[in-house]
Amino acid sequence: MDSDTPPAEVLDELFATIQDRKETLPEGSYTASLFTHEKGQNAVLEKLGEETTETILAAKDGDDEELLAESADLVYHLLVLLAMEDRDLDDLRLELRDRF
Ligand SMILES: N=c1c2ncn([C@@H]3O[C@H](COP(=O)(O)OP(=O)(O)OP(=O)(O)O)[C@@H](O)[C@H]3O)c2ncn1[C@@H]1O[C@H](COP(=O)(O)O)[C@@H](O)[C@H]1O
Repeated sequence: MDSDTPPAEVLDELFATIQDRKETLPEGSYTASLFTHEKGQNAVLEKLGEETTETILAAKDGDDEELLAESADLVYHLLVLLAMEDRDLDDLRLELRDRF
């Protein structure tokens, strides 16, 4: 993915990158480190908790820039969790669509 990626494609490209990291486990990759962490799933779950709290605090502070940054951290870690649980981005889309 690069800065030319259309916004509508970013989540798909990010999820594909996360799945690639899960399969190839490259050295130096933070994403790969979450799949190999000695804490296992808890490593991601703890980050989800942290990023949720940081997102809440940014919203309470009315800090729009920080809100976006922490929301991005939160969404990224949620995508890592879905990949870890062998779910696909379409699974999430279908779940949301079924609520229309
Ligand atoms: N989108 C992300 C992404 N968002 C957050 N993070 C990492 O998640 C961690 C967040 O932890 P922290 O909140 O403690 O770090 P922080 O945000 O600097 O600190 P705070 O200010 O939030 O407290 C940081 O290490 C970030 O680098 C991400 N790491 C990777 N990606 C994407 O994943 C792709 C693969 O990256 P690698 O992990 O390098 O393979 C990249 O190209 C990016 O597109």
